[in-house]
Amino acid sequence: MAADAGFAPAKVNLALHVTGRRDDGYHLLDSLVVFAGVGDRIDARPAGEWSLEIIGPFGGDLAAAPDNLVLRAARLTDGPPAALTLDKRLPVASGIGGGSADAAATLRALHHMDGRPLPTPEAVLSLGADVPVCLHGQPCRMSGIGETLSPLPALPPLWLCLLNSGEAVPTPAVFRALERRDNRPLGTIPEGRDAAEFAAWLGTQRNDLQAPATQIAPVISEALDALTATEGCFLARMSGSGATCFGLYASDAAAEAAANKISAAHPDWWTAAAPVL
Ligand SMILES: C[C@](O)(CO)[C@H](O)COP(=O)(O)OP(=O)(O)OC[C@H]1O[C@@H](n2ccc(N)nc2=O)[C@H](O)[C@@H]1O
Ligand SMILES: Nc1ncnc2c1ncn2[C@@H]1O[C@H](COP(=O)(O)OP(=O)(O)OP(=O)(O)O)[C@@H](O)[C@H]1O
Repeated sequence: MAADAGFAPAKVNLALHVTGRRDDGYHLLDSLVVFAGVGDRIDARPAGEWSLEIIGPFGGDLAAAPDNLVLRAARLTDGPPAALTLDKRLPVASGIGGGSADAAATLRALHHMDGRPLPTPEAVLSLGADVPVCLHGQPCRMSGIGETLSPLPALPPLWLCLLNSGEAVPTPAVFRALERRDNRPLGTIPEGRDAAEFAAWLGTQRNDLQAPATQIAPVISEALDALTATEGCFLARMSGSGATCFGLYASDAAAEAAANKISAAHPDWWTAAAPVL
């Protein structure tokens, strides 16, 4: 892990059930979370003062301002300043935890740089509900508002085709548009199944944010249809609060072929084929 401390993998909610709402307005979730072998990258080097440089294909969509999650995460740590570089490869505000993944990778990169302690789970939750799971970095079941993480049975090898049309969908607007907030939790997660059987079970679960996100960004339906039409796609679903959607496959070749097919038809859409880590 140490050599790859700065890797900020995309977070994918294979299922996401909204089961309630707290008095402060945050929603209670029950989600099966995995990470993909595609992501942003944080580099940290000792320096006389804090700085942040942003590069990469989506770097232009973000400012290196003090409220960038990279700098907010860095300020939670107890240690000397560093020069930070964010290589932004994931689309911004897209339901795959880009900002949360960057925050977690910043904490890991600074810890790797000089051994400063990682902040507590309570402290990182203040950066965003997805930051604890991104710091954990392992497939897990996530509940509460994002702070309760429990281990999963081993999953079969799976590959993803990730797809984003470029429309940013703000998370608060999607939660506001939810019709029901008291949905059933996840069912029992099956053990020892192959990819097809696991995906068939996953198909009986949901992303409760998919319908409200699709109302805000109807292109999500088009993305799901495009994934469903690819060969070997077991399941097509939206991740998080959208708009990124994923297709699930049993091989690297099938996920790659899906990404190639979709990017030929929609050259302006972001696509990536990647393993579930
Ligand atoms: C939808 C998920 O992506 C699922 O993994 C996450 O719960 C969202 O995590 P995040 O982007 O880190 O969210 P935050 O930055 O903490 O919250 C953004 C906004 O989403 C809403 N929000 C978020 C998480 C949660 N459990 N309930 C909520 O109602 C709140 O309106 C909040 O103001
Ligand atoms: N380093 C960063 N990367 C991405 N977004 C950032 C970053 N810092 C601040 N932000 C802000 O955070 C907001 C959410 O971006 P992010 O990419 O984390 O959303 P998301 O993919 O929908 O996350 P989630 O799946 O956790 O809901 C954006 O509006 C963006 O302006």
